[in-house]
Amino acid sequence: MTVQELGALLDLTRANKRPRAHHERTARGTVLDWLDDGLLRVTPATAEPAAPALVLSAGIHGNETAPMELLDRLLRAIAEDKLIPAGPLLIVLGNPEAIRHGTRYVEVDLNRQFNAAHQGPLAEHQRAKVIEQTVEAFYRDHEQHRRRYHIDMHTAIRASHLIKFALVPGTPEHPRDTEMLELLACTDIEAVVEQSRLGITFSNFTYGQLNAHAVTLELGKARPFGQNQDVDVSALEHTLTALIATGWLDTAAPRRPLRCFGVSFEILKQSEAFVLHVNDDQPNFVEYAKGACLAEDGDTRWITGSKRNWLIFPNPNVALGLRAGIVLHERPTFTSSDTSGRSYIT
Ligand SMILES: O=C(O)CCC(=O)N[C@@H](CCC(=O)O)C(=O)O
Ligand SMILES: [Zn+2]
Repeated sequence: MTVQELGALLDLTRANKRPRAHHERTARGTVLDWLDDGLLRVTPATAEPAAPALVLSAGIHGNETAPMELLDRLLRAIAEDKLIPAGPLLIVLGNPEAIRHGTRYVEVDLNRQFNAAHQGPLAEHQRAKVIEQTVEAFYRDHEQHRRRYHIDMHTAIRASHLIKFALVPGTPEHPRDTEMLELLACTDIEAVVEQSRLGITFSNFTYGQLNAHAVTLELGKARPFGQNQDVDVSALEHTLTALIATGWLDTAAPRRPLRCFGVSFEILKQSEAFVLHVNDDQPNFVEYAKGACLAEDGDTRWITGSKRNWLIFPNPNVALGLRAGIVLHERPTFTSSDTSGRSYIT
């Protein structure tokens, strides 16, 4: 019975409860270990070394509920032996206190506290440190699994012209993670933002510090628990289920082309004089021509420079020093070359 209690990690976390037993085994031998508030490790009875060590996270922002409901379904299926994992899995419900409050964060944005940005006494500073240490230990404990994956799932504040999209970490030396793009091509993600410098988000930490194939997914508009009927995560759920069960992508799943975007610049809120020239109800991925003034902050003006520009995450309410929008340019579309589901594995 208590293995089901661990499988209901989301309920436990929302109720701020500790499980009666921290270590449980299903009838088929899958081990579930409750590590801390919102953190649970799944170890298969017999691990397939070629399967990835997989970190699945949601609730880094406490009001982004559809991805948490998706993780809840996967974990309950594992606890009930309806889904038998081929490799180790770490489930991260990122910000339990914010999840309980139903807010993006409590004191500071948790997704700006990674990669040594968490120097401070606040709850989210401490939580980022716990998450970093837990993920590092998870990958280290499963070193025989050479493929490391991290999928961090979010929903956005605004609606979006391209409804589901991904932000894939990268560096100037390694600007394109084709292994991750192959995975995304198996979902109904429409667009990918290819980052080219390391930031302070969770996926940038796992990519930059722990050599994981990492991604932040935006799966639709953020809504309260139980109101996600319009957030369709079925294609992603299918891909994750196949990945968990076999360690590979579903060879039969259709591969879709991905529109790719590079980051032209980030709009930064530097002072209380900051003004964003964007309506509150404007969706993500509105296109701008060259020369549009998107924001002003004292003497600084944020003006588009490419022929075609797209704006995501416009938000004037961020803390000083943080990003208040990202301006993108389009790159060549990614088309999967993978027909077997395995050809990209080295
Ligand atoms: O809708 C918004 O403005 C923000 C949605 C969200 O939480 N997005 C992530 C993206 C992470 C990244 O930039 O890599 C975030 O802002 O943390
Ligand atoms: Zn988010």
